[in-house]
Amino acid sequence: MVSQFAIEVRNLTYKFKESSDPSVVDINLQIPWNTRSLVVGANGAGKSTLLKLLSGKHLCLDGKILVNGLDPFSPLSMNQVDDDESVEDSTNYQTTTYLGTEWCHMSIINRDIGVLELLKSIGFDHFRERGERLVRILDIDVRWRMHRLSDGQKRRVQLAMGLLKPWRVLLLDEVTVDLDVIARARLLEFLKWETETRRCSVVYATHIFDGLAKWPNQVYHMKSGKIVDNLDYQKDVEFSEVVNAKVNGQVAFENDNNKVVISKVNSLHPLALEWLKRDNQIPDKEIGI
Ligand SMILES: Nc1ncnc2c1ncn2[C@@H]1O[C@H](COP(=O)(O)OP(=O)(O)OP(=O)(O)O)[C@@H](O)[C@H]1O
Repeated sequence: MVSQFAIEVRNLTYKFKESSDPSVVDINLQIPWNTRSLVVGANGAGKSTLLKLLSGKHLCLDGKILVNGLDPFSPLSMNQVDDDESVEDSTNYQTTTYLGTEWCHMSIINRDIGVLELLKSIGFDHFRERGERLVRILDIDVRWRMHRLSDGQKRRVQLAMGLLKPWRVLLLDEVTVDLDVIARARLLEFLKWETETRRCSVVYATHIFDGLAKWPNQVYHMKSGKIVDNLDYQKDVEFSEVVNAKVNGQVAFENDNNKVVISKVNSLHPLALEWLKRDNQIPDKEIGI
């Protein structure tokens, strides 16, 4: 049976052995299919710990986690076949893809190896159409050699590798820091399109909010391991036309209709986007503007 939610979490608390306090405290979540969730919080707020728990990298002992209807720590979760898939289809999907900070340090990305060879070694031929789309979106030249690339180019190849096999749930733990504004915008637009065209959902923890104004369905604010704010983006959020609008000194504030009004801010992001768009003749629709 297809699970009702992409992710369901009940009363989840997690403490590292070495710590005296839990890093994640009594979290409850119900994340539907075909959605994009943002997780916002200060350094140490618990975002990575939560995403790793969802990916099955830490064992949840206190509370319940279901991803695609199954405990992510269970081996069953790896080889799951849904009712709407044949066994053959299931080899073409993985339940969860987690792309996080440790994943960024994989050693292969610094080796003297060609990009095409690298992509082929992880199934490029099998996922040809998707692979070619990712190569195009991330503006990768498959003739590149990995050890001669810039950090951002390496990251683009790495993202194409990580996203090659389709997933049901994508957990992105800030892996876009070294992408230029166009590569990031195209990637976000691709993920938006994915969640709109097949059964999947994305949870993205980030500190970079440029270009995200039209992206999420849900925004979670974590503080000291807890979810302290949870906004349904469509229902709860409104943008102000006024630059640096403030109420009680706040640039995001609640109005009389209980909506969070977000002030327009001065940002160089549109300028960088426009310049790089022009440099590479990128059509607006590819970057969601
Ligand atoms: N391996 C670990 N062992 C012990 N404590 C840890 C470990 N990893 C994280 N923590 C602690 O858990 C808390 C939450 O850390 P976490 O990495 O989840 O935060 P974060 O919100 O992702 O922060 P950042 O924005 O800096 O990535 C922090 O207090 C941190 O010190």
